[in-house]
Amino acid sequence: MRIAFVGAGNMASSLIAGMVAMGIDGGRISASARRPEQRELLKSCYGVDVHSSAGECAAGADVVILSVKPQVAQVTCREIAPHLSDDALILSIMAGIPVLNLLAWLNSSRTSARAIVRCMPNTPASVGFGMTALYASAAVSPSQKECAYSLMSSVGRAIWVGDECQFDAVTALSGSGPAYAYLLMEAMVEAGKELGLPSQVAETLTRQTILGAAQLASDQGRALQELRRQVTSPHGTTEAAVNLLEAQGFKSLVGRAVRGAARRSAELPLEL
Ligand SMILES: NC(=O)C1=CN([C@@H]2O[C@H](COP(=O)(O)OP(=O)(O)OC[C@H]3O[C@@H](n4cnc5c(N)ncnc54)[C@H](O)[C@@H]3O)[C@@H](O)[C@H]2O)C=CC1
Ligand SMILES: O=C(O)[C@@H]1CCC=N1
Repeated sequence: MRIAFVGAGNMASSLIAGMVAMGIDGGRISASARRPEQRELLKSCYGVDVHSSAGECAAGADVVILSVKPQVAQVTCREIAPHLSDDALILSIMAGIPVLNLLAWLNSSRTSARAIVRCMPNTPASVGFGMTALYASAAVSPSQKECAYSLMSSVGRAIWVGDECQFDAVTALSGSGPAYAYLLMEAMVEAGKELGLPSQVAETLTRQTILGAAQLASDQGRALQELRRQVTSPHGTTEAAVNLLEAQGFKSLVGRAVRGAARRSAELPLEL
């Protein structure tokens, strides 16, 4: 199976890193990127076959992963359409771009509808801890669904969503989500330093604490509130911090932020 990444920037590189680490041969992967340094990096790190042309990259591939920015989705789809194999499986990781647009830009017709799976991965895929949501369009066969699922499961967890409308919410939660965690960590490091800790110490304490908390939370049998309760001694230190966060509207602020990301995802196709 040949896999082509059309637009190999941050997210595609994370997927390539995760796939190669999981044993997928870099020689079976092709990738297109505009910047020569990025192509050189992908070639030297992962043994990937690199291209400057999106069309050349996609030509003859069994699985084509559309990973350019949404703003250049249309021009890129039109560029690769003549080069695609008839039975190529298209995976789009682009935020906000609906299947209907992709079908039109890829010259898909009622008689030869393209098999398209929308995927929303995230960057922890590079270390095998990704979270990908998938949605299959009508023309995707059961074996193609299996192929998309196993490819994305190779770099973390994957789940199907039954309704494409849910993709804006998925993008806001798990696609963008790693950045929210890093922002929290940045704030914790800053606070640790202000309390007098050396920078290195504040970083180590923060990174390992979030890693440990996430590891505990990965067991869905344990309610998040219960995990929080176990840390929070009555009248203790955690309670002092959590009470302040709640009084200042922490949850509602996060809610507004996540809804803002979902709104932005819904806006993206309107700007094309
Ligand atoms: N960064 C992330 O955490 C995630 C990103 N995504 C989606 O992945 C896509 C890519 O995002 P990033 O990797 O962050 O962006 P990026 O800017 O790092 O990568 C985009 C790549 O596309 C290439 N490119 C640009 N114009 C092109 C064109 N006309 N033809 C061919 N290649 C072209 C660039 O050279 C670059 O290698 C976006 O659609 C985004 O919504 C989805 C999930 C998470
Ligand atoms: O920020 C973005 O638009 C992309 C989609 C999800 C994560 N990064």
